[in-house]
Amino acid sequence: MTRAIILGAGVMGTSFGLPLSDRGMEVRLVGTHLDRQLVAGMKQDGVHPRLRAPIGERFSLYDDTDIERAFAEPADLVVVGVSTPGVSYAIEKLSRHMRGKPAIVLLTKGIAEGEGGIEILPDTMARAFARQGIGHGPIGAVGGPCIAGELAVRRDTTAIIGFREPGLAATWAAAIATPYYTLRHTEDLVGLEICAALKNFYAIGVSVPQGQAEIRPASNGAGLHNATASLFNQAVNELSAIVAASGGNPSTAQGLAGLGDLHVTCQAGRNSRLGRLMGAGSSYADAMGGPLKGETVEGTLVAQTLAGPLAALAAAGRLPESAVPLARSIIAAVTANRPLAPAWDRYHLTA
Ligand SMILES: NC(=O)C1=CN([C@@H]2O[C@H](COP(=O)(O)OP(=O)(O)OC[C@H]3O[C@@H](n4cnc5c(N)ncnc54)[C@H](OP(=O)(O)O)[C@@H]3O)[C@@H](O)[C@H]2O)C=CC1
Ligand SMILES: O=C(CO)COP(=O)(O)O
Repeated sequence: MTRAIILGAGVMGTSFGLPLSDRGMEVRLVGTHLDRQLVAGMKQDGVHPRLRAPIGERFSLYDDTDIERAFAEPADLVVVGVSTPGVSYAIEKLSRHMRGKPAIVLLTKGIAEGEGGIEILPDTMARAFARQGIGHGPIGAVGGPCIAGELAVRRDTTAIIGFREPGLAATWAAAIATPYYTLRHTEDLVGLEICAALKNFYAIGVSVPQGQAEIRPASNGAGLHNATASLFNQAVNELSAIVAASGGNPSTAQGLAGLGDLHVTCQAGRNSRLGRLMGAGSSYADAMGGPLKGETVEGTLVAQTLAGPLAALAAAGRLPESAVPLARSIIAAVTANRPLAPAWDRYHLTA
């Protein structure tokens, strides 16, 4: 039987275990030091306290004090389910406990600053392993639209898995897919990962008109859906340009990894709640310290990381800063706590 170990018992790590379990894999779900209550709750009644949904039949549960036991036998697949701030924790734990050379997939949606541009998290992990002389298997990722609470109750979902190694993404897509969880596959890991992280960031900007509509009601009840659609298109164009400048395939941004995931996040994600609050006049600091306190809103971490890579891409002549006005206004709003308002005159210079 295939064995999968999932590190991180948050909502997405746990939900991803469901198709694995339904496909007959043994699933070892390992909580981080921050997940102890979640693991204790699941041990008590088999229900994830935040998902309010039962875990899979073939799950066994471990908290961080038990991690040695979870990794005692080699796995075929290791899944990283922590959010961006937990990536260094995951690297440290895998460096110490991983046996053999299992395939690793990151669910985590984030980026790091690399030399000359964006570094995708699979490369951050590979670099950390290499620095320590640790041999490892292929490192890939899953991106695309997936609200964890929907997957947790087996609602139809199509996501996308990527590995650079030819054929490997297709193999794992076939091994994981169930009737309710379909996986497309790609070898464009760079495009997939940039889309996964940056759609969170762009969802903040695209959701601004929804907040503006709340505080500026029109006499006839009209919303600001037209403006939202324009910003959505701008976000996808910028995403394509950043992917291309980073060596990925721009068409990845036009698919599920880019516009598909942006749509879901704008409809139901945590990042769009920040955009709506900022559109309604809240500053970044007030929104994060108030209604969103304690929430995982990773687009803000992208905003804090992206200025350097964009400047490097511009300096290398690969992407002029004028090509990404929406990105620049989101970065300014988050890092300098400035109001976030669309600058229409600077958008749509290209189709
Ligand atoms: N690939 C996909 O299909 C999807 C991926 N995602 C991504 O999955 C990741 C997890 O998201 P989600 O499950 O929704 O978020 P949660 O907040 O539910 O879970 C985050 C996990 O990371 C842990 N964590 C956070 N900070 C640290 C830290 N400093 N050290 C160690 N562990 C830490 C959390 O602990 P704690 O218990 O404190 O939260 C928890 O285990 C995100 O990057 C998200 O963007 C989301 C949707 C779909
Ligand atoms: O990544 C997601 C859906 O694919 C979830 O988005 P949020 O992190 O904004 O909730």
